[in-house]
Amino acid sequence: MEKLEVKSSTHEYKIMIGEGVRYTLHQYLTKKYSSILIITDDKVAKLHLDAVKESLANEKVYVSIIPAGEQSKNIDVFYQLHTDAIQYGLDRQSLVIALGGGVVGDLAGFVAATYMRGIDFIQVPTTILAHDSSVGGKVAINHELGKNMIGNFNSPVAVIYDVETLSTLSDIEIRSGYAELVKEALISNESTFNQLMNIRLNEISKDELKKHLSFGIKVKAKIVEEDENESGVRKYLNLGHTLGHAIEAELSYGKLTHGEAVAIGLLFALYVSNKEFEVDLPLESLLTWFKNNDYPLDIRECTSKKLVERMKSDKKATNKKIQMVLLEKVGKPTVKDFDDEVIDSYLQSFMEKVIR
Ligand SMILES: NC(=O)c1ccc[n+]([C@@H]2O[C@H](COP(=O)([O-])OP(=O)(O)OC[C@H]3O[C@@H](n4cnc5c(N)ncnc54)[C@H](O)[C@@H]3O)[C@@H](O)[C@H]2O)c1
Ligand SMILES: O=C(O)C(=O)C[C@@H](O)[C@H](O)[C@H](O)COP(=O)(O)O
Ligand SMILES: [Zn+2]
Repeated sequence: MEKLEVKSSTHEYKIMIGEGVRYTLHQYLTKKYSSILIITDDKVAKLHLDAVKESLANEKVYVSIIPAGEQSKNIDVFYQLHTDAIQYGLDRQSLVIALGGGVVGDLAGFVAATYMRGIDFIQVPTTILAHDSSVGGKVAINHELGKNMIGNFNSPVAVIYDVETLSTLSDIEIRSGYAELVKEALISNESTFNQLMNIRLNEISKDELKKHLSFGIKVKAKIVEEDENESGVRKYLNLGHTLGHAIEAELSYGKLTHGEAVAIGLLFALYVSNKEFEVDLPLESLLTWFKNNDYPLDIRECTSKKLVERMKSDKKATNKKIQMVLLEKVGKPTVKDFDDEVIDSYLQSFMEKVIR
């Protein structure tokens, strides 16, 4: 079992990473709660809800199950979860447990942040991608016009990561999660990036996976401790997301997974970095790695004009200037503002020449 600690502006919380920790969840309740609401999705409920409920056998537990997938991260599901919480009689001494991937984590975390102006919540991530979403306290729902547009910073009181749950993930979800791990390597560590470029996702061992998750969580934890509210270095965690989020919204959420959209965004960030800084980042190696691991790279149904419009309302933008995270070299991220026309021209040539 690996134990890490993260300091947020309001409290310090533990991240427990290990096999079978979902069976001992009760040990990590930091106080006696009046009741507990487990929020999960219908896929995860079938696989992992019983174990979590068993471990909370001595608590007053309620469950709300949402439909699996990105489209649930919306205002209607958010409102329904508040209705559930009121009807179950949750009070200010209640706890929310987010059992699932990043969708459940972001949504349940935002419900916890807003219910009666805020109650405690615990993240119990069940996807590879959620090594990223469960740490750092960004909680949100999507708006039709933009990804994660309605949200807050609200750190969990604990993160209980049972890596055993990851054995039921589909290939799509494995590749989605690895896109964020590649991102973390690109912004921090060239040798980890090179190691990742030498693996095949359908051949990863459990030990390799644990090593990668631990790496990703440490990168994330260090950054969010330094800049929780994203006024500086936290922006680096958004590498690949300016375009990635635009693609997700343009495709009405769920056609590509978050990680798949970020993967395309990472390629674009490397492409623009090469042009802007006249450097030779490993764009070709990354493209080959994505192709070898079956990442979908076809976004022909999106036009560069519409994507640029979406990028202008990204959260990093000020006065509609598009801000992108770029790399001067692997491990050296930076941010740069652009006029629309420049990004439009880069995006057109990227779509024609790189991912065609
Ligand atoms: N808050 C943050 O810092 C942050 C960081 C990264 C991503 N995100 C958000 O996270 C979301 C993506 O998260 P995700 O990829 O985990 O998506 P997800 O929660 O939709 O999970 C992906 C799919 O895997 C299924 N699943 C979950 N656990 C499973 C398991 N153990 N076995 C089998 N199937 C399982 C789910 O039911 C779903 O169908 C996006 O909304 C993204 O914006 C947030
Ligand atoms: O934690 C962060 O900060 C990140 O940027 C991590 C991203 O992987 C994540 O997708 C995040 O939700 C994006 O944040 P947003 O502020 O651009 O919505
Ligand atoms: Zn992300």
